[in-house]
Amino acid sequence: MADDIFRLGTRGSPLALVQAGMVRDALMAAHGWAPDAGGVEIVVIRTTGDRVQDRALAEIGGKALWTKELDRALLAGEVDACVHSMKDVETIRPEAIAIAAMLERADVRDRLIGADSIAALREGAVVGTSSPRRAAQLGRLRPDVQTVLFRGNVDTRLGKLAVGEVDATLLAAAGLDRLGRHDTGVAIAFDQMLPAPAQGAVGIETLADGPARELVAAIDHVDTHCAVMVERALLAALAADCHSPVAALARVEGDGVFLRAQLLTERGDESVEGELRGDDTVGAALARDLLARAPAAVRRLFAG
Ligand SMILES: NCc1[nH]cc(CCC(=O)O)c1CC(=O)O
Repeated sequence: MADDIFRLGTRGSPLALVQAGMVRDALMAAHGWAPDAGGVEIVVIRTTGDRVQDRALAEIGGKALWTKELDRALLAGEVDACVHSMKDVETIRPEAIAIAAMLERADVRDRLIGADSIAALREGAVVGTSSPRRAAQLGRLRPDVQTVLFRGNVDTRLGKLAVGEVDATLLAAAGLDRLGRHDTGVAIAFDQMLPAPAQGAVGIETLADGPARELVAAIDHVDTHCAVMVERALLAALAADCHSPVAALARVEGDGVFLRAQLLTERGDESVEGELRGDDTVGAALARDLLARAPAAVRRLFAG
């Protein structure tokens, strides 16, 4: 660390800044760093994902667009750690980079904004989302509903909804809550809409070798870390990418983990779901089971 200042890299969106602030506060508390003695400096790094707003992420290069510039700064020693929404972090990471810690997971559910429930959406409603998972799950529950591409940060999306570009949208409760929008939208039960793998979890990456890793590990929430790694193992075993409509939620229970997952076709007309209880190998095991039972149209999307 240069000059006893711990430099924390982050994207510059309002949500990213709130999350980076949470990590800064946790680090300061864990290590007793005083606010006036160097402490933690937040370094904002603009990513390609922030710059390109008019196309679906899957179309222009996937989740790496959220991390590439942050990875570069970390590898170059310009920052000591980077903060990410784990949902946006690719399954396969550079070998020199380690997920050193995760904060305690927030509400994992999605919230619907613009209607009181999925059933209450008007016939033929237009719902804005750029998540293949949400579009597929919505199509499965409501084949009459149309989804349209919807990007931009949370405020941008809520603005588009407010001017009537769409009838409704779906956003992660975790992001809304962290932005102080506790009353925005209605939560969808997770047995109706299983969340994205890693939804609601904030992760902190450091170099795999170096002093920052251990400093950051001090704020790790072990159960969150374990659950999210199991969900990521499922993604890896599925060879899923950000085009793949996949939902998963793991929970640590006693000394084991309980994992639920769902794979769908793009419009959700076919799907397969399952659950498995066990140790940290359940991600790969459930992936194998789902692929074996999946209708051909689903399996095709997960061929890697
Ligand atoms: N893909 C964008 C993204 N990445 C993380 C969150 C919300 C916070 C989280 O899930 O941890 C969001 C917005 C959303 O899906 O509503």
